[in-house]
Amino acid sequence: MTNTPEQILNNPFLNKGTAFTSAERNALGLNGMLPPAVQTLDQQVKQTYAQYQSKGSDLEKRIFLMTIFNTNHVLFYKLFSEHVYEFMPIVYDPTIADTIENYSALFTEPQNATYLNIDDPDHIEAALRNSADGRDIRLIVVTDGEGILGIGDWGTQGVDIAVGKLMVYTAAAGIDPSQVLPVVLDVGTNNEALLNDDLYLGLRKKRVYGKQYHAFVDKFVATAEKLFPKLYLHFEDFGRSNAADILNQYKDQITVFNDDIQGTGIIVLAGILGALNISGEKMTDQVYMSFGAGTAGAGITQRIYEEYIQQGMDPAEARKHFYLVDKQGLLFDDMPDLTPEQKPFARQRSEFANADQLTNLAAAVKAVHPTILVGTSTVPGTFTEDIVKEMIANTPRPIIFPLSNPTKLAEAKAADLIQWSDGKALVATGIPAAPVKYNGVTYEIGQANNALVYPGLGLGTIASTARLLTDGMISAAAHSLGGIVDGSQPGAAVLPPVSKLSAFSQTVAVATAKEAVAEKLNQEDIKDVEQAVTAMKWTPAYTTEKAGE
Ligand SMILES: NC(=O)c1ccc[n+]([C@@H]2O[C@H](COP(=O)([O-])OP(=O)(O)OC[C@H]3O[C@@H](n4cnc5c(N)ncnc54)[C@H](O)[C@@H]3O)[C@@H](O)[C@H]2O)c1
Ligand SMILES: O=C(O)C[C@H](O)C(=O)O
Ligand SMILES: [Mn+2]
Repeated sequence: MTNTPEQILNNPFLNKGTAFTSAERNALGLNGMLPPAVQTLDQQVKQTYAQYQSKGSDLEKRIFLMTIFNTNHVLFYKLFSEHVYEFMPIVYDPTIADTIENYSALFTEPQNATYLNIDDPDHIEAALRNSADGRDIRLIVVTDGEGILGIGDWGTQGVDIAVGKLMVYTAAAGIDPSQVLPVVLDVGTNNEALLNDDLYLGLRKKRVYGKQYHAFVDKFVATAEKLFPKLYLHFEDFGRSNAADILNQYKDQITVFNDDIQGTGIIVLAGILGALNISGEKMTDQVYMSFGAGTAGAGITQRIYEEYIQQGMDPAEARKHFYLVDKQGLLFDDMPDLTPEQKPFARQRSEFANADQLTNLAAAVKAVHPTILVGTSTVPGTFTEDIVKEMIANTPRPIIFPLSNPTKLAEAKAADLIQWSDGKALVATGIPAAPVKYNGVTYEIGQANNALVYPGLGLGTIASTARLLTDGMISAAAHSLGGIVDGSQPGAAVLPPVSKLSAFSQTVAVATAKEAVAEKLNQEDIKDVEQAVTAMKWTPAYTTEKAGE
């Protein structure tokens, strides 16, 4: 079907704006619909970047970039790929949190997302078909908006996390933007502010749980799999009571990925391996404490635990190295409200003379002497100077990762951790952190955000046509990030820098795809894994074929 000139200019997949050549303008009926000058993509990028720089706040910058995205995908991704380091905190976390909280008020455009509604399950198929519009969808990021970053339940407004994560997939790993779909499952919200907000664009009802919720998720998954048989299905920011259950339900059947559980597990394992490369210590000598043992906290713990087993430790012995701290304090096996993911790591009270007093992080750190402390609690400022000093007293190079997002929720600031530990702590944060100058050394701070791995993991899984995403592939992805940073340099980061995101996404993709093929998970014949990964990659450039239809 041929598009009208109006449709071409209004379709971000087709539109080239001022870059339409005069031949194209003639052929497509665009004469007189654009200013006479014909620009190159590079000129457009330069001009757009100058406009971007004139914006005052990060939120204005993001809104501006989204208008470019809504107008012209090639231009948006070319611009993004040239400024990955600068744009990541604008397009993605932390600025994305502001657009999620203000989504309804700021709404101008649905950004190619699919909005599914629990009161209308019969239209799931039509909705997915309408938004795919005949495109070959290979990747969906879906959220139900219940556990957005650490800011909680944002109902339909959570759709922006799906949109943002997909943008990072394309910018970092070259996933073709015409093969992706952001989806929000609107099952209501318990956010009173939204329910009372006249502008709220989602379903105005309490969040649905239980049988009806699971039936809705099942129907969505079955329909998406039917319509898009080569799908990689990424779940993002589901609530603590559903996230792990959904992953466990599907992970042995179809290619599914939970970013908060698995993606975060990979990046934290990679960060710990990087830190141990710097300190020269052994993984299996570490004592691990998770502060906040929810979706991410328990997911990371499981991944690190599996690494101990992989390194040859007996499971019962390995478990003794792990301690979870949540709202109740140190988690004990007699507590009535443990989640299934917490239970295997809960301790016995008889291990401690003062077990009943271990009701907060400071007391737990004092009693346990962890060498690794990872924060996924959503409670800011909880990694205090006293706690850091306590760790330093018991281990020479403590590994301390405050990972709660966005910025306002981080358990500590990188600069404080470096200072309180006299430069000894090996630090990574969830959001980007500037290098810290202390006592003549510049400490680079790694970003332990799943965005450093999920694009490569997805690319590798899709390119290898793997029918499942296995623990082996996940482990291979985590290990592939080693060796990029020179750990012998003073102040070296524990993870590779975001500025090299595209390069190491390729590394992660190849490692993941190789493992998939080694495990015989590929559904199509793959002769050369690297070539298969490279062939899958989309680069932002104008093509003549795209212009017409
Ligand atoms: N850096 C990353 O890549 C990354 C990835 C995933 C999640 N996160 C961050 O981790 C945080 C948690 O995310 P989640 O998906 O696991 O959420 P979640 O709701 O599943 O888990 C949060 C946990 O923290 C616990 N908690 C709340 N208050 C506490 C307190 N005062 N003391 C101790 N524990 C407390 C909760 O009971 C819950 O178990 C968020 O801020 C999120 O942004 C970061
Ligand atoms: O979205 C992020 O920045 C990371 C992570 O998935 C989170 O939920 O915080
Ligand atoms: Mn998340």
